[in-house]
Amino acid sequence: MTKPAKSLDEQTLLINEIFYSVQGESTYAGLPCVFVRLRGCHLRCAYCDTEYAFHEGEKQSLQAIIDEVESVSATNPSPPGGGGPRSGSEGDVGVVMAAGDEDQSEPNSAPTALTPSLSRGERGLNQTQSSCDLVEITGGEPLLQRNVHPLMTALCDAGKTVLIETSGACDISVCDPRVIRIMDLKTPGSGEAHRNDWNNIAHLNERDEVKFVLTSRGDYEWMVKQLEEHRLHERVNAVLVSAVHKVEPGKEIAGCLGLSITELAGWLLQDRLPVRLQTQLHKLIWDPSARGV
Ligand SMILES: Nc1nc2[nH]cc(C(=O)O)c2c(=O)[nH]1
Ligand code: SF4
Ligand SMILES: [Mg+2]
Repeated sequence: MTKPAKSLDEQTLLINEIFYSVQGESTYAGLPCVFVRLRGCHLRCAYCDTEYAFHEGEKQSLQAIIDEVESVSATNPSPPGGGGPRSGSEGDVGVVMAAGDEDQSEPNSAPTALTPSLSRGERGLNQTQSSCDLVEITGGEPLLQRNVHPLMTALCDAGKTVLIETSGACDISVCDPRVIRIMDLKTPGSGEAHRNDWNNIAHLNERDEVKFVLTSRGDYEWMVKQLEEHRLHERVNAVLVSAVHKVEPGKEIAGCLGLSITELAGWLLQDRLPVRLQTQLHKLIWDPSARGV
């Protein structure tokens, strides 16, 4: 006799953080997005910026996660404050909130230069949507926990556009077909290239995206070889390329000096590669070490 399927209340995941922010990467960059960061990763990339997700995080039921995904954007329409502006910036995000202006729902408050005159519903193009319809599942490595699959299916069923950010070291073929997979191919400079699951290439489709994070010219040449060999740009929506932030000699992380984005841009222009150069937008907006943004 087969066991009855477990309910969303009975199934759990180890969650590091859930937050609402501006999507900083991929072709969805710039859009409002809810992030669900899962705990744990079996890789140790030289440049990892989310080591805090390796061991920090609590168990949550899938239903509690879905409820939080619904509530973080609905109850927090203002930009995330946790990180504060990027240090050294003026914090000039264009909209200034005066003290006491936090509650924009008050119907009789007279609009001033500092208070938007339209309500959130009036501003939104989708006026029936009170929460955000773009959700990214990230980590860590989110595919390490098998209950990520019923979570993604439930989010798709609820009408969300679901992105998953994965290292490329786990099988992506088992994801709900509605999920858009943003898959890293780990370069030699990451120290984890031997973990790439090359069977994943055959499962990529025209909605997915492939990402290369480059640490050096050697990584760049390795990427060109993979593009040629696997015709990646013909398989997916976009091939994304970014440079690990360059540091001064002596400040290397695990021997990784990083790569100048200016230098990388020059190579891409020279070689006319069919790839999309990326920065991490959220690290330009907020402090690069801030969490929850
Ligand atoms: N704003 C924002 N955008 C992101 N895109 C991918 C992220 C990740 O950590 O996987 C990320 C993140 O941590 N924050
Ligand atoms: S796969 Fe991602 S989370 Fe894991 S070590 Fe590499 S960069 Fe960090
Ligand atoms: Mg990140």
